[in-house]
Amino acid sequence: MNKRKNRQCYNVEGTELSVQTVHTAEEYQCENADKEVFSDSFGRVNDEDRDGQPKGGLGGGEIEEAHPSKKQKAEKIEGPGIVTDKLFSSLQISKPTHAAISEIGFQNMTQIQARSIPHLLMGRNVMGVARTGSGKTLAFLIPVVELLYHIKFKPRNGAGAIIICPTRELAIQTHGVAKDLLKHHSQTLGMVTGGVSRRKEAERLAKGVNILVATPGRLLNHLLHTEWFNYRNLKFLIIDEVDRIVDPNFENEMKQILNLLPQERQTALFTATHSKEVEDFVKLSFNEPPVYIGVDDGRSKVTSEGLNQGYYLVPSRERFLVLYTILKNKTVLSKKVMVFFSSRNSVKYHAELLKCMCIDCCEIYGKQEQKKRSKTISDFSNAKKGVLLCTDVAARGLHIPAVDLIVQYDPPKEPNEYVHRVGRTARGEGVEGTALLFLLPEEKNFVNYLHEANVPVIQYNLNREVPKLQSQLEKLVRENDYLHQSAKEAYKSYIAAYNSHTMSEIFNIHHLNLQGVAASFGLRTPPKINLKLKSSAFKFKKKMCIVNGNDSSFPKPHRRRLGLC
Ligand SMILES: Nc1ncnc2c1ncn2[C@@H]1O[C@H](COP(=O)(O)OP(=O)(O)OP(=O)(O)O)[C@@H](O)[C@H]1O
Repeated sequence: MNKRKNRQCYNVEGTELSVQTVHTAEEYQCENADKEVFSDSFGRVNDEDRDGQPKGGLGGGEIEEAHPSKKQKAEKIEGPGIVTDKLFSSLQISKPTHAAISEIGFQNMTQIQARSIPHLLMGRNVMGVARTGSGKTLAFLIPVVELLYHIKFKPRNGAGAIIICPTRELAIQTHGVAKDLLKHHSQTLGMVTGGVSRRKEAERLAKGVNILVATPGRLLNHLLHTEWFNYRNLKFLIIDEVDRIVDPNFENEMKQILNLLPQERQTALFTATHSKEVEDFVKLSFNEPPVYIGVDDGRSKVTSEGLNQGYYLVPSRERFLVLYTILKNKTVLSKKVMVFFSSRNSVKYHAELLKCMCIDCCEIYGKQEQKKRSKTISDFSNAKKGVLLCTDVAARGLHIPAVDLIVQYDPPKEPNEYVHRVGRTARGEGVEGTALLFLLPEEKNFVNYLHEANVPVIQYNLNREVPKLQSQLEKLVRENDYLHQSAKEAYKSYIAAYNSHTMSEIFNIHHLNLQGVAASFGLRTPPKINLKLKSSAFKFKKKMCIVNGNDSSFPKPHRRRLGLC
């Protein structure tokens, strides 16, 4: 894009950004800026697939290795796609299940389905790893439904299968797929998640739920306290998104759950991303090593084929204005976009702010009322376009149809989290999507970690000037008490999240320009914040206090930049 166009686009200084006086959307919009093709409108520097390595390497064999250390060479299926030439009709499964699959509309199995269902039907324990959006849900649900059908499970037998999901939204979605699959079966289905009446769930469990979809905390609660919950006959345990379930937040609950459930059962674990923690969990969960199915092992990238991924290097003070520019892009206005933030306060604030700036959006975060959360996901799923601001509560497993663009405005906790976030787009065979990652220039090293994790992300250049709207942004925030308070809370949460980032060697709070960060929240001065700094600077400060007996020896620039003293 030429310079002249840029100047035309953003010559909007003096425009008031406020609820009442905000101008029409088009007044902030570049007249000519948005004529590029969608996939090229993010300033891709290099369009070529950077991995350049041979594609494929996706096994399609019937027989899998019993353990990663004993991998056998699996039969190859041509191409890097996820759908195989194997038909569901070739599976030895019951008529009611066949009928349900036909009604859902699927004929060919995906890789993970073709490779794991036969083992699961034979009663084997399975550890399945396959990229996001590759059909893992049916891969475990079909064997679950079949098993309970064949052993003629009745409501009075209680829970025959439990499926553990890390988030309520994922549980709701899995429950929905199970419902479709059970359409011609008599087995009962139920769900227990946080955020809804525990008593109603308990009544339902007492009546007999054969297939139970659950989040860990609420499941444990029922296992411990719901008298008539019969889980003694459990035959099958599935843990979906196991790499999230091994998170320390779930550790205690999961240990108790695994201790309470009958040990004589079939177990299957599924995930899109592998980690050392998952391997340790596998060792703990199985006496015998499970059949390991790594659909993408040997593949040169872990993300979907149809995904275009780029990162922008944006200084703190320009971050919001760049986001605003992207969301106001004419092409993007007609797309379905998810924007990830590191905290719920940031989601809430940016939702308010964007609405004030005439960008319609919805929001989802962990502590939101469950009804609102579910409605937001359902509305956004049914929408043709729109913007959803979210925390990582929406990063995993959610299948929201036809999401075009993922923006990671705040950095993910680690490369695996990146993979899950971008996995909300380009789901399924031949589906395309775009993912944009915002990084501060000093965070650029994170890209090396992504490359190491086989994520082919390339640098995009901002192909336009950042609009000169900072003073209007600050005025808008200053003059609206609610927004101002919300901006301060969001700022503090951003700093707190940054300070506790797991990759603190890259996301180092002492490298942050707090003035710039504050500016990105529309604040002229950084609010004071009281953090327990875990970094070397804090240790240094402490040491100096001991040596000198007071705080004053702590280098002044640090004191000022951190706004601590
Ligand atoms: N055999 C199939 N043929 C065509 N589409 C399928 C098939 N199996 C599943 N799908 C569809 O693919 C999409 C993704 O499936 P699913 O949500 O199970 O993916 P996933 O592997 O669990 O993803 P994630 O890792 O993000 O949780 C869904 O819309 C699902 O209906």
